[in-house]
Order: sequence, then structure tokens, then C-alpha cells
Amino acid sequence: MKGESSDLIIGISIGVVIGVLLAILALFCIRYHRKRSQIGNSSSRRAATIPIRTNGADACTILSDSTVGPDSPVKSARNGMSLWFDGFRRSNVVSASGILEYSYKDLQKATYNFTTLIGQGAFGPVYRAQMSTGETVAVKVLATDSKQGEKEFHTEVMLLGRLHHRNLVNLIGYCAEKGQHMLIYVYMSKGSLASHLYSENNEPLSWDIRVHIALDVARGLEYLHDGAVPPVIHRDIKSSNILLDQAMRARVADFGLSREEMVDRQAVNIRGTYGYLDPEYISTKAFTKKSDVYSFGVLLFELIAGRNPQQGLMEYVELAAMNTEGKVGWEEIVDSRLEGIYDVQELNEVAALAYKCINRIPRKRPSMRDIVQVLSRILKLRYNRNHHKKSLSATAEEVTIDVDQSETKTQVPEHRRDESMDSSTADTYET
Ligand SMILES: Nc1ncnc2c1ncn2[C@@H]1O[C@H](COP(=O)(O)OP(=O)(O)OP(=O)(O)O)[C@@H](O)[C@H]1O
Repeated sequence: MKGESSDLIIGISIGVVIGVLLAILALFCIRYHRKRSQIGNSSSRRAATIPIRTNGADACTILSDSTVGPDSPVKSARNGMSLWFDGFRRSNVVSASGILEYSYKDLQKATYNFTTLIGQGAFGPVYRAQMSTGETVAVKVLATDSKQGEKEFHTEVMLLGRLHHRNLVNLIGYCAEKGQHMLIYVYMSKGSLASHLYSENNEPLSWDIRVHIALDVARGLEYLHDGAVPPVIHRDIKSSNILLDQAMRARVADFGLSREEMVDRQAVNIRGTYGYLDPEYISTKAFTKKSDVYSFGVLLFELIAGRNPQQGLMEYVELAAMNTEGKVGWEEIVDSRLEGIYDVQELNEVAALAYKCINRIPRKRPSMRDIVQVLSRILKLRYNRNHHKKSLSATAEEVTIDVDQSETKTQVPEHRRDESMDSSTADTYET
């Protein structure tokens, strides 16, 4: 009897344990499926609203390149399971625009109570944040007393949530809590292009890297102009808005900003930064893609000359252009920090392109697509040249090795060496 009742107790206990386990498993499955459908909804919403053109070879390439990058939120949305765990770990929410909403508490912790300042922009401070997931991000805190900042916050969140490209500083999240508005971006560990061009703390950028940076920026802008529907005009291309990652690849930052930066306090509605502004825009107040192209041209000259546009770069360029007729002889404006180490042909090609970008007549300026093509061609030629040089030196090396080997093979005993040399000399004279 006693044995029967203990069997019963054991049976009930096993049943209860199995039941609890099944309940946990069911809960797990329900939560997983709910998350998946949430992601599905957000993806389909994204697909319905993302203003990204999918026609055209370039657009497709851009889109696929940009969505598989290590820091693209789209990547996590694709992998439902990993996002589920991410969401669990971060306790962040996927927002309506498909980007993450971070909690104030998490950001406060990740920035050591907002002490990890990395810079100060027109809208407020930028902090480096070390998230508990191990990722490092940049947190831009919008100044609370700025009405424009508020407007900008909404513009940026809506716009940037839809734009992703490997040459853009992608927005990965935001925080709107405790009366604070914050934008969370991909962290760019090497800082701004301006800091590399002008700060003595950084090594001078080599010519090779400068051309790569120019192409990266051009690709980012090409995406904004021709990849996004409706197109996005940056309006504030300048070296402090170009950020560099660990591998010195460049990305365009601060796009989608509605900031009104007064160039001249009298001239209402003029946006942008003095030194980079399209003169046509200043006179007509109409900002077009070609105004971005003008600013990009200034940026190219900045890369060439290592001079700040706010300190007379363009006057310097115009003086040089008198001698070059826009085509050759741009060596006289080259950054002295390059110490003469650059390819003259490349330099003249890049400068000629830059000169076209700053043409007073906007329609005579190339499009960003044309610019990408020119810069890609320059880099392709460089690659072919280097490749050719390498194969030549490899051939030379092979010849040397062959000669060495043949010498080894035909090595003659010490006592016969003079004889052999004599005969070869004789041959030479004969022919
Ligand atoms: N994603 C980021 N990663 C690393 N550093 C960043 C990032 N975003 C901004 N910074 C740094 O923070 C500083 C301020 O950037 P912010 O974009 O707010 O202003 P800015 O572009 O320098 O000036 P302005 O607001 O006048 O355009 C810059 O020095 C920049 O180098």
C-alpha cells in the first residue's frame, strides 16, 4: 500500500514537471512567433514606405551592399531569432520606422551618465556609448532648449529610419524620454575628415586614402540623390560632416537635417556652411542636387589642398585655375603635408573634376552619378597600374631567380671559371 502511494506521488511529480516544462516551451514559442510577426509587419511597413529605388543596376547594388553591413539594423530585422534575443538583451523596442528605440536608462548607463563626450555640434553634445551588448554607438543629444532641434529630431528619425547605405552614418536608434531627444548612430572611431586634414594630432592622410574617401563620399551622395525616392539633398556637405571608420572608409553624416545655419544674419532661410555654399543658391535661394555637387567640389579641393574653405581655399583655387585652365598643372595647390607623394595624373584628374563641380552654372556641373564614375575609373586605373607593376616586378623576380638558377646550374669548377667567362665575353663581342 505504502509502495503504491509512493509510486503515485512519483508519477504525479513527474507529470507536474513535464507539464511545467511544456508550459515554458509553449510560452517561448508564442513569444518567438509574436516577435517574428512584429518584425514581419515592420519589414512590410518598411518595404511599403522605404523610399528606395530598386530599379537600375546601381541602385540594387547599393541597396544590397548597404543592408548587409555589420551595423545595419536591417540585418538584425532579417534574422528574426537574433533580433528576438537582441531585443531581450537590450530591452529596446523596434519603432514604427523600423529602427530601435533605446531606453534613457540604458543610454545613461552606456555613457557613464553622459560623461563620454566626443564632440559638440550645433544641436548639442555627442557621446560615445558602450552598450551592454558590446556594441559601441554614438549618441547625439539634442539640446532641450532648441525648437529647431525638436523639429530636426522628428525629421531625422522619420527620414533616417528609411535610409541605409554603407557610405552614410546610419541612424540605428533613438530615444525620446524624460523630455530628452537623442539620436543613436553607428560609431565612427576615426572621427571626422576635418580632424584628419587639420589636426596636428593626426598623421597626414596619404593621397591614396584621400581619393578613396572622395569616392566613398560620392557614393553616399549618389545614393541620396539617385537611390532614394524622393531624393534627399544633403545641404551641408563639409569635411566635419564626413566621418571615418576604423578602416578609414568614409561615410556622410548629418543628412536630413533641417537646421538653419545662418550664413548671414540678414539672409533668412540660407542653410549650409560658409565656404561650401553654392553661389547660385545664395542668389536664388533654390537648393538643388547641383548645390550638393558644388559643396562636394569644394570638399575635393579641400582634400587636394588640405586647406579650409573658410580660410580662403576657393580664392587660392581660382588663382591656380588661371594657370591651369581647369585641366592640368594643379600641383601648385597640393597639400604640403603630402610631401610630394602623389600621382600627378590622378591629382590633375581629381582637380579637373572638382573644378567642374564648382562651375558657376549648375547645369554644367556633373551629377553625383557622373562623379562616381570618374572617381571609380581613376581608382580602377590605379589598381591596373599597380597590378601591372606587381606583375612586372614578379616577372623581373622570376627572371632574376631563373638567372640565379641557371648560374647555379652552369656553375663551373673554380679552376675553369676564367675560361668560361672568357668564352662568354668572346660571344658578346662576336655578336
Ligand atoms: N557617429 C559618430 N561617430 C563618431 N563621432 C561622431 C559621430 N557623430 C558625430 N561625431 C563627432 O561629434 C562631433 C559633433 O558632431 P555633430 O554632427 O553634432 O556636429 P558637427 O558636424 O561637428 O557640427 P555641425 O553640427 O555644426 O554640423 C564631431 O566632432 C564628430 O566628429
